[in-house]
Amino acid sequence: MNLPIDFKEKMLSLLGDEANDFFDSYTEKRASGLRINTNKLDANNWEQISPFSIENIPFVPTGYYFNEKEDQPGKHPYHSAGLFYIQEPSAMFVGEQLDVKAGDHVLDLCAAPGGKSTHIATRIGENGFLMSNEIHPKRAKALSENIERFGLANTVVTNETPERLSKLYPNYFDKILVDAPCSGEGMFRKDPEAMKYWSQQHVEQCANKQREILSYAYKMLKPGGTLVYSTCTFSPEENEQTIEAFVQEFPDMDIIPIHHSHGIQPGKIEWTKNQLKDIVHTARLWPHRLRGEGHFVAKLRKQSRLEEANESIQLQAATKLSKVQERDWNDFKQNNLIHFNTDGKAFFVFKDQLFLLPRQCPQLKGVHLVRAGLHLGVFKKNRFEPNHALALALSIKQGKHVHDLSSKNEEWLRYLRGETLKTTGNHRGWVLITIDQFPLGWSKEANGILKNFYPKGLRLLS
Ligand SMILES: C[S@@+](CC[C@H](N)C(=O)[O-])C[C@H]1O[C@@H](n2cnc3c(N)ncnc32)[C@H](O)[C@@H]1O
Repeated sequence: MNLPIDFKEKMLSLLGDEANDFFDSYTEKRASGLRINTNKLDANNWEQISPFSIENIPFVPTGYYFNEKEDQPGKHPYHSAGLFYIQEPSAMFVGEQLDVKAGDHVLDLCAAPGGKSTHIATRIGENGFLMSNEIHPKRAKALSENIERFGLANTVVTNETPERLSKLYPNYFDKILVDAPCSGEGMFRKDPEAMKYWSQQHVEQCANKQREILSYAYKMLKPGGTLVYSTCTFSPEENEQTIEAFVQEFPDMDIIPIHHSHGIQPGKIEWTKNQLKDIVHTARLWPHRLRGEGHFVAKLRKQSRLEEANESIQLQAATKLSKVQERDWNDFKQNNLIHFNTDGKAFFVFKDQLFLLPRQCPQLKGVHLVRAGLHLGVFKKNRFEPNHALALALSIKQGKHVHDLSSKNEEWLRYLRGETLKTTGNHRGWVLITIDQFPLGWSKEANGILKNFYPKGLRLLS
């Protein structure tokens, strides 16, 4: 691999004796990983049913290496059913560090395509709230699709600038992740095109942008709250020095120790401008020291103050359904769902689309929304049609009428291609299609035929 010359020289001067091992890692095979969706299954279940040859990732309990030459997990129906997310192994370490717990209010500020959001959202439970934000509209759409695929009901997807959000949610979030845009030096092996954009000037531009984003994140973090900052690049300017500048600007931010094991290294004091000692608490994942492309991770806490967290942000008010809407939704629910609990959650109607907001969802007025929680479906004339997102958020036990496909039988391929299926049943109406008991989408049965409602944009072409 022809690394940019200036990059090579810079890494040589930074790494000294270690530089050759670092350069050699670019000639080795890249490690591929997947992380399971713990809302759908646990590690034991997964290890029993995994159709791929997998190996545990030592620094992520729910992460596995797979062999790209042998398996293509992205083409398996378990992927379409949201059982796992294909994610670069060292990137998985980031989600682990935010220490989210059930009920937390979390902001993922730079979230697309959703690797870390899908990780965090499965940890905060039914009562937690995740705002998954992406500044670029196209990337926000891809993010929203991954949130849907994972069946997440506690997440709102937004398309905003950090600056605008900081005005709306001061001192609000318990946890914030800034997985910052960066010069991507850890992406060279996966995407050699990324090397074309590398220059020292670009590194410095990224560092400036990161500092700006962090200052907005600071405004939104509750006193006592935790912030995790990460990049997939190696330059000290975007890592140690960005954190150094951040704690200098905001002295009430303390760097919290990250546990270094399995080849994970501390951040380097000598790479800061003023020998910041606490930088050793940050983490560096190097491609020549573990099986992953590389990351930098820092964890910080905002000191508690007498001034309490912002209590003035109200909860998002529910949209009151019209009599007809209420009737159509309730008819659908009664005829098709079992134990689908909406207690304590608010409906949100946008045009004719019905969403179920996460519990404790803050006021969303003025925010550009891409997904207002769980998309339940659409009101049509005198009936309610369920959305694909609802199917993926259910368990098989919640479907009244179910048609289970087997991953051993290629009927699933026909379903994902959008073809009709046959059934011996005599039901008329909505049927939840599952794959080995995991929901995959909707179909509508009439006269022994299952009409396909798998979304057109997701269908397999061959
Ligand atoms: C490293 S990627 C995020 C990856 C994501 N967290 C994941 O795990 O899938 C950084 C993201 O920051 C977004 N971004 C770029 N400029 C930004 C800005 N000025 N403010 C906030 N986000 C920005 C990019 O569009 C990109 O999606």
